Amino acid sequence: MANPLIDLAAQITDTAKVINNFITANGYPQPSFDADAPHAFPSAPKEILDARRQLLDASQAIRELVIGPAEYLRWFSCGSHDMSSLRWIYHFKIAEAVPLDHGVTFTQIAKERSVDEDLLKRILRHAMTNRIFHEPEPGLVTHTSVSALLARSKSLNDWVGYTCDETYPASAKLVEAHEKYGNSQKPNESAYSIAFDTDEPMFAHLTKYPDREQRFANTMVEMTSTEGYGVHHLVGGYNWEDIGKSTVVDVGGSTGHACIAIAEKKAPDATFIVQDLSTVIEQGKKTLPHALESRIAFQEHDFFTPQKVSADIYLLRFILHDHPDAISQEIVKNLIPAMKNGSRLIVNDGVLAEPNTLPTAEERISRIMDMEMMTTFNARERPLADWVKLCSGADSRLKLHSVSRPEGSVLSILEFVFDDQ
Ligand SMILES: C[S@@+](CC[C@H](N)C(=O)[O-])C[C@H]1O[C@@H](n2cnc3c(N)ncnc32)[C@H](O)[C@@H]1O
Repeated sequence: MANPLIDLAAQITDTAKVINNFITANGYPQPSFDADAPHAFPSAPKEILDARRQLLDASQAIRELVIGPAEYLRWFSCGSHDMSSLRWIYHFKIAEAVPLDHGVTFTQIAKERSVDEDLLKRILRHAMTNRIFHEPEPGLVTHTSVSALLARSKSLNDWVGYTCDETYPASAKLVEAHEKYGNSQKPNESAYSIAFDTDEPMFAHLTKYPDREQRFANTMVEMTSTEGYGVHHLVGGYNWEDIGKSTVVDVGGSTGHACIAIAEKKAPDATFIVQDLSTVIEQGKKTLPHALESRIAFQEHDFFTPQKVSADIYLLRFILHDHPDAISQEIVKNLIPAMKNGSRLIVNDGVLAEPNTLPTAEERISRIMDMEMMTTFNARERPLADWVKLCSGADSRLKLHSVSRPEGSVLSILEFVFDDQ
């Protein structure tokens, strides 16, 4: 680029116009930082999503070019304070103390939440520079679109709680974990293990803390509600219409959101069994819609033990990336005794693209996820060849039949068929 600022600015104008035309033509509200603003970009066709990706990349690039590398690095390296102020706000439930439709004073918030007013003021004024709360006149605090979501959305609040209370302290121990254990393939030798001083892998450790375990389950629900991780991609991206009266076992299916979505929208004759750890299963039973009780059952099952249900389809959605290779293979191997000729294994997980082949904003999400897996479980995101090696390596009768990535989805759908002939 001969004139990078001008070229990027032109790209920004062009793509912003495309998006603006889409928003006005469809009568959607304009994006804004107001407390009642839309909480997400609307569902849109491919060309609009492409324009959005270009706009995100160009606006990030122009910002970083204008800042310059020294200032960029200097302040980027102070990012821990962003997490720290967010964690404080989450912990002391500050968002819940601010009404959604009018402002309150720092004094009122401090009194209601029993926190020190001086600390509250300083921490909120830092968070405000990240658009978390607003001070329209000195001393008065109102919500922004971002802070309002902390109060409005239980699952997004839980996501923030999980990243603040689990991921943030664990990520500060990544160096210590690698100094001590190197590239360990054991989930209990992770940065999480060091941060929480435990010999257990995270999921086992969380079973001792039902509130944190529940918060993690809600984080999964929230993740599933984001465009890229939406369960609608799994629903629309596979021929569920063709599975007839099949039995589907969702292994590690959490509170059943994937099966509920598939059962509600497709596969009217299929039955589903959601397997997970006991407390998660109990929660799933409580929240299952009545209309689906005859078609969706919940079952406690540890996926490190042999599968007991002989089914037509096994779903591993967002499971194997949580585990190092050898352990992921163990999970797949545990399905084999229950599989019959033609049984299918559907892996709904990220397939890592080659570096620099995706828009930066999109690649960044898969790289964040890879860091998250490394930090918490010593696990990883995988490219396609590694997925095939993992599943067909667990049992050579598992053959890759199809791979697809629905438009807008971060996760791919890998279909393996058990061929026992
Ligand atoms: C990352 S979440 C994925 C949940 C769900 N499949 C989805 O797509 O949202 C991993 C799930 O595996 C469950 N889990 C962890 N260890 C397990 C085990 N040993 N046996 C069965 N489920 C387990 C967790 O409780 C959690 O619900």
